Amino acid sequence: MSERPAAPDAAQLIGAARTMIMKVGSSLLVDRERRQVRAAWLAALAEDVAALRETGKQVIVVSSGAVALGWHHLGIERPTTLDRKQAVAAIGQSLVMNAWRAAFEPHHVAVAQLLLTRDDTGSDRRRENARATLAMLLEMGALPIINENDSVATEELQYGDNDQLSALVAELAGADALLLLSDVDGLYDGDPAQPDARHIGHVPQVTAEIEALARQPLEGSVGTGGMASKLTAARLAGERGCGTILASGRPMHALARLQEGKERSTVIGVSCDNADAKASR
Ligand SMILES: Nc1ncnc2c1ncn2[C@@H]1O[C@H](COP(=O)(O)OP(=O)(O)O)[C@@H](O)[C@H]1O
Ligand SMILES: N[C@@H](CCC(=O)OP(=O)(O)O)C(=O)O
Repeated sequence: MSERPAAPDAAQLIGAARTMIMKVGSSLLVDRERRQVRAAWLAALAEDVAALRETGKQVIVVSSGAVALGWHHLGIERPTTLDRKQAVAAIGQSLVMNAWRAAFEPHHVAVAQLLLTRDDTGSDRRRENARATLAMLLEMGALPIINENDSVATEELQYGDNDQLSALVAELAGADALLLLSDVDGLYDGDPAQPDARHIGHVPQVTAEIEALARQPLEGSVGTGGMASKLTAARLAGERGCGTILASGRPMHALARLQEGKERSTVIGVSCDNADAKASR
């Protein structure tokens, strides 16, 4: 009887990738109680990213947090209308970049801010410009930190959330791995807060059945889009040959722990054969 190939895991996918997009959600970057950046946690993540870059891999970060940091900074109620979100994002975005800059300073890595709207990936000319700038930044050894340009993105120009923006950036950069770090360690077949929900380690392809597992975001969560948008992003990335990892960024050194196989995650859009072939390249 032939042995069934092992399901691909996060360590394998990261190990085989040449270019990885790492998305950090608001719920990770921002401490809701203290209403500020989780600086010690971010410093540990930056150490992991710096170490990964040292192995010759290219890393691009997509970071949320502008809206959450903006409203926390002002000490106001969470904005619900687009115009209020746009205004607080303008305040929060400088705090987002400041946090990343401080985290990478000890590693002598220059961070570069790129703010994109749907227009930038919708038009050929602007997409080529964004692609060329990203390539140049990577060549210069800088670390691109991308967010949606919330302050100018009206409904028609919005990606909606950074999960889908990450998938578009993966396409722009020709990335082979998309790591979506969130507050949950992957996809569950039910409400992850319930003890009977089962963790799903490998999803070869995002089908309608898989999409139906995504539940509505919880009331009061700082994130946008919830699991549904992560699955859409994984599907988009998969269509372009880029595998996705859904993982929790909660632990200190979350990235290093994933690379060491110490954390569970959900790997999407990579078949067993595909993972074997990539790993042996
Ligand atoms: N089937 C599911 N499996 C895992 N998490 C789910 C599922 N359905 C909904 N979720 C929710 O998705 C949330 C993550 O999305 P979100 O809050 O937008 O995070 P982020 O800010 O990191 O983008 C989790 O906290 C979890 O409650
Ligand atoms: N561009 C927005 C992020 C929107 C978003 O996707 O948030 P999240 O679900 O926390 O990744 C911001 O910076 O606040």
